Amino acid sequence: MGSTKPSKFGNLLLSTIGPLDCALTGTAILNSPTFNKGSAFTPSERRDFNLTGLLPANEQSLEHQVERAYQQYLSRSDDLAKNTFLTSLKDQNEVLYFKLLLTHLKEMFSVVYTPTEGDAIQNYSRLFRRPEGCFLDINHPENVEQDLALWGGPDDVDYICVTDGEEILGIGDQGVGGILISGAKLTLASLCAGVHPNRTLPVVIDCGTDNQDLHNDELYLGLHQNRVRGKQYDEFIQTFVEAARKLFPRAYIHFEDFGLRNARRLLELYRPKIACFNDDVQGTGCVTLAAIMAALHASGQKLSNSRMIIFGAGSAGVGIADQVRDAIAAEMNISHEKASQQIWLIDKPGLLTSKIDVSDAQKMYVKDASEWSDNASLLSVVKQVNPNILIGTSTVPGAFTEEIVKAMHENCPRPIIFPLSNPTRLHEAKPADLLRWTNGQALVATGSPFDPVTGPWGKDGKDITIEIAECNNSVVFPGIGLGCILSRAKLLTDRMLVAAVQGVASLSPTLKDPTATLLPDVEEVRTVSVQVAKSVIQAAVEEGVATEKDIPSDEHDLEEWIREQMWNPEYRPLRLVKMEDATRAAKGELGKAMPGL
Ligand SMILES: NC(=O)C1=CN([C@@H]2O[C@H](COP(=O)(O)OP(=O)(O)OC[C@H]3O[C@@H](n4cnc5c(N)ncnc54)[C@H](O)[C@@H]3O)[C@@H](O)[C@H]2O)C=CC1
Ligand SMILES: CC(=O)C(=O)O
Ligand SMILES: [Mg+2]
Repeated sequence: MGSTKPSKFGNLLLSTIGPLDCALTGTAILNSPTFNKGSAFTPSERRDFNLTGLLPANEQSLEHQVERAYQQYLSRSDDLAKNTFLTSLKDQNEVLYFKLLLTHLKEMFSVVYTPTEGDAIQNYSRLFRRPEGCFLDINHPENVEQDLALWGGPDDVDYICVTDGEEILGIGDQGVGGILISGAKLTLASLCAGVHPNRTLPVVIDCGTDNQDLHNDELYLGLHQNRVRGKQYDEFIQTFVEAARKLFPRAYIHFEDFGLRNARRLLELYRPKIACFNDDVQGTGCVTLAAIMAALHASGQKLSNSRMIIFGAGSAGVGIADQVRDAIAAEMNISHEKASQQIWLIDKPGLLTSKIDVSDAQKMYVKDASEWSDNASLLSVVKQVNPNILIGTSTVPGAFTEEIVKAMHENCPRPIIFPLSNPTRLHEAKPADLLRWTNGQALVATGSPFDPVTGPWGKDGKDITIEIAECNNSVVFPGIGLGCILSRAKLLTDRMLVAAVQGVASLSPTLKDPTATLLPDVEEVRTVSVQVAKSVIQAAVEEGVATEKDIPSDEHDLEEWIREQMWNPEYRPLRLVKMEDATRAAKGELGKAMPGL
């Protein structure tokens, strides 16, 4: 049953074809999500692994199992119940879980990710059944190394996703429930980019919570204390990073949903030293720039003439500003300072001017206070600046009002408007409204998925349907991670991020058809990830940060080399090994059982 496709490159470390060593038998194997095949165990496997009598007689294919699981999924009454069903399926049979998701990708993406995963996180302490990652307690730095060591040895982990739960998916401080965002991002890394699920490690750093509702909930599973900040926090993060580097020297570290005070600070501290990535800052910046490039292409506008307003100048907003600023600077061959003059940041106090106390990250975008009234509102800035790009990363629903959008449209025939805040209810505007207010002319992308919008904006007033691109960092982070893992990059450089943007932008449907959606559809995620990984690897080689020796230089070979190392949800034949001869992986002893490499 496992893939029989011959390998062009021989035994690549991460290829997952051929038999899998397993020392578990009987109910132990049925209880292992890595080895379990349920009704798909073959007659000989049933004999060899003591499964006869534990399973009904009829051997079923993976496709049959997908069909059965899908029927069960459909019977769940709402999205949160569907999410819970999928979580327990993942605990039972990982291959089936990922195969089901890949088979119904479009339908299920929003159930395992934003917005429904946000609901699951908010209900974490109520829905909890079993742990699915590594929990690190800020009060016990002395345990960090031993807690991480449960997850394997130096060659066992490729990708760590870590959060401290402070700023989750637009729903704020969720404390220890943040473990689910680490898990969800890693699910997407496997689903979209074929990162081996058993070589990933979700981590939550429980440093308390400032969410009073969680303190008041006696079922809350995390530390009932306020967030630790300052020196103790920084030292704990340092302890975590050092232990992770020591135990898993090849692992790439993805920071997710840290609070505004820490996200960029930690990124800037660790970026020059290790291969790490902040998805909210860099991932969002990359995917948004790719969508902007596509929108400019569709409307015949130029980046060099663009004027962009960002509403909500936090981790995501400033991450986008930086990525766009760098692209303007590169295109026009001007300094970052000069390019930043084309970008206006608005936050709670209004336009960020020299009168306002701003963070280091925001400093470059500050405008001269003498040229602006105090606390200039979004509407007044739109009127004064005449932007062609408006981005929302504020979590303020409805902030892009009809008046603001119409004011923008007055001076810009094809306004580019991206309400990116998640979850769906927090978007700065609904796509249908944006299109209605601009007579179908707005170029729209959103942070969470939205249905297509139909309106009388075709030739002679005919109805046309406009697809809404989902501009979410999920388009790009899996491929960036895959590229870093496969090239064993020492660092993730700016040039590698630019390459990732180009990788996504090259696949925008808008390039072929200016009326098409701005970003590739979710169904294309694997193709997108291969393209992104390829671009990232090539840039890593050029930058001299790739430590993998055997990266093919030929473009086609490189693509095949990448694909061969992507994990696919297919059952591999199992080979029984004796417990005394088995690796820790084959014994299923690690935090997650490892693949039989
Ligand atoms: N589509 C995507 O790929 C991504 C979307 N996001 C979404 O973007 C939003 C922001 O996320 P982060 O940047 O991580 O959070 P953050 O907390 O770092 O930033 C939010 C910013 O909005 C500002 N803000 C709040 N109320 C405001 C108001 N009334 N007027 C102007 N500014 C206001 C805050 O002061 C803060 O600076 C969230 O909804 C998040 O889910 C974040 C990352 C990726
Ligand atoms: C998409 C994402 O990373 C966020 O909303 O935080
Ligand atoms: Mg995030």
